[in-house]
Amino acid sequence: MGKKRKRQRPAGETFTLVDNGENLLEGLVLRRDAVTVAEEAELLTFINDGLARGRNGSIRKPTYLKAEGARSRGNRRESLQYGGFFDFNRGRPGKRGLVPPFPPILERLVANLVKRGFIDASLNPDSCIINSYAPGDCIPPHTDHAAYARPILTLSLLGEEPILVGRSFRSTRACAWEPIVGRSVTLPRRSLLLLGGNSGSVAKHCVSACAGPRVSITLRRQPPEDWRPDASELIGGETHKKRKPLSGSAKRRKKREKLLTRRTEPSRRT
Ligand SMILES: O=C(O)CCC(=O)C(=O)O
Ligand SMILES: [Fe+2]
Repeated sequence: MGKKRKRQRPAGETFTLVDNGENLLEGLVLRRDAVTVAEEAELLTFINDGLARGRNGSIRKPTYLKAEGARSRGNRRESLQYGGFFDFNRGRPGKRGLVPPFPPILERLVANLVKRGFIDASLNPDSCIINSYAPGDCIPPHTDHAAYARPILTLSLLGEEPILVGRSFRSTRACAWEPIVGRSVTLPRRSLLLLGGNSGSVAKHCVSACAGPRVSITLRRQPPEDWRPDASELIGGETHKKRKPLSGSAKRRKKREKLLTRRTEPSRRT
């Protein structure tokens, strides 16, 4: 008597893409309405303030970063980091203590996602990258570093853009890709995407040049404090390899892409 019935949430959308006899998208789950309209507005106020302070120099590197130009390996967007530092140059978790701890608004976000049944309490994400994409900005194909617990979470705010998830992609122009083996998943505003299982560990993901502004909050649990990168990552590892010199045709393509980018990229300096 008087037992409160827990409201059952729909399980979320799942995906299948069989590749080499296995479901490459196993563990990929899209949950709509993970935060309310009011919570989205509150998060965006916090993020816009952080970005403005990053641009005027009162929040510094590496908490605020702006990726653009030739050295950013096709990345283009602004980001803010809290909790754990992700070293973009090396593509792996970086030194602890370099970025501020989670502010209360991010603590509340995680608590709400647990309370609403979107994530397990045991996941306990303690690091966050906020990516702010202006129209034309992108994140190239990658698999998040294996040292982060799965699932990786990404909450979409402000705009609706597709994420591509798959094994291989082809570059169609600067900052844009299409799946060869993979698929496009539209991420509605306020939705949470869980990249678990094969989708988070075998597949790669990317967001091509955005049609409009979009903000994402990526939440991950850091490796334990005594974690150290593999020897293979320190010398000659995948993420740290010296880049091969470009061939003549690759050089010409890069030059064309650069010209195209210059012509199409809106000026974002304020
Ligand atoms: O913007 C997104 O939803 C993806 C971000 C992402 O893949 C990352 O930060 O590793
Ligand atoms: Fe990612």
